Amino acid sequence: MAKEGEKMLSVADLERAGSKKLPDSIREFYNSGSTEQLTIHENSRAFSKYRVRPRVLVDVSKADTSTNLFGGQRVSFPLGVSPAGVQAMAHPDGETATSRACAKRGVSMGISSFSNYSITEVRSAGTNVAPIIHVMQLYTMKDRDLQLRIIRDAELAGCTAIFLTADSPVLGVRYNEWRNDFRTPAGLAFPIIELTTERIQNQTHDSGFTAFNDDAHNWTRDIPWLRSVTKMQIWIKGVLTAEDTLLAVQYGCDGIIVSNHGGRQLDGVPATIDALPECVAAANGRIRVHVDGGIRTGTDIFKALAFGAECCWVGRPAIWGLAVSLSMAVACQMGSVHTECLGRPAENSFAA
Ligand SMILES: Cc1cc2nc3c(=O)[nH]c(=O)nc-3n(C[C@H](O)[C@H](O)[C@H](O)COP(=O)(O)O)c2cc1C
Ligand SMILES: O=C(O)C(=O)c1ccccc1
Repeated sequence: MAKEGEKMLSVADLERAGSKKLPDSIREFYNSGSTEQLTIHENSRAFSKYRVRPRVLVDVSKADTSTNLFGGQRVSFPLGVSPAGVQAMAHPDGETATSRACAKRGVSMGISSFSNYSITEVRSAGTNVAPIIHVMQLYTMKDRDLQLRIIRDAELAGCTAIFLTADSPVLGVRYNEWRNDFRTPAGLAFPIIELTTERIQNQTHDSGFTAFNDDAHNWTRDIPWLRSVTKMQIWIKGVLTAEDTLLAVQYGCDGIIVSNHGGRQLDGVPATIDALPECVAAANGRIRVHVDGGIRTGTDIFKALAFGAECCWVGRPAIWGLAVSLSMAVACQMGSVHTECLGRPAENSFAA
């Protein structure tokens, strides 16, 4: 285990160091799963059931981890940073720092609809460093005009694909948010959905989400509509079964992300590494299959690729990276006066 000031060698070190910097309610918001925490724990634990069957005396001197994603764009590694909202609670630079780090490391990034920076700000923070793939995460929103504005902004900014989050008709029940009466801190904006904390001040995370997301969403209504309004690729995020993989094929989607939202939505659903094989089999090469949830080591990635995923994504590790980059002075102010933070530009420690 890394002690204070020691080199950080693993994502587990990053988790400990990053978590320590954050006020309790913010740390719990980021780190927690829903209700009994079954799925969040299962996501990580499930990887340890599988063993790698090694072959030896193989020439690895020219091993190359780079690959093409989304039909031809090069990345240095089959890894991306999943869309995760409200990253400015972990560091004032939030999603722009994550974008810089992803570009620096040549991996892709998902932009959450609940980003604290606009699509253009996030994207240009990355492209100023190096070419980078951004995908835009969308919910099935009640306000279709706003949803369309987000789609147009994503197209203009140069996003490659939409990740339509399909596992969140309602927000998962996270006890920590109720116990802590979690609200986003004053001063934080949500420019993509055209809101500020001040305008949603009377809303808990849960009620804010309910007002925003359409729980009447369904394949027939939403996928053809999306297809009719954009040429960006359409990926369904949150698939865990062969049945839904077949529907994604049927509705002409470009890919799926096998995901349980990092164990934050319906608790008790399978670990993603366990759900992956049936989804890969159902896709049968017709659509692409990515996966996220509990991926913390290189061998986790190896196992996911061995089970047929094309690429892995990670959510919380990037947030811990942001938090680690936070100077202690800024960390002490967090939770109350984010706007006055004197953060140095973040080098997201996850990727930098
Ligand atoms: C703090 C936090 C916020 C998240 N926000 C979103 C979001 O806005 N949209 C979304 O589709 N998924 C969201 N996710 C889920 C991630 O995209 C991803 O599926 C999950 O974090 C992967 O699991 P991991 O954190 O174990 O790597 C969020 C996850 C976390 C931890
Ligand atoms: O917390 C989440 O998992 C999530 O998806 C979300 C939803 C709304 C705002 C921020 C994050």
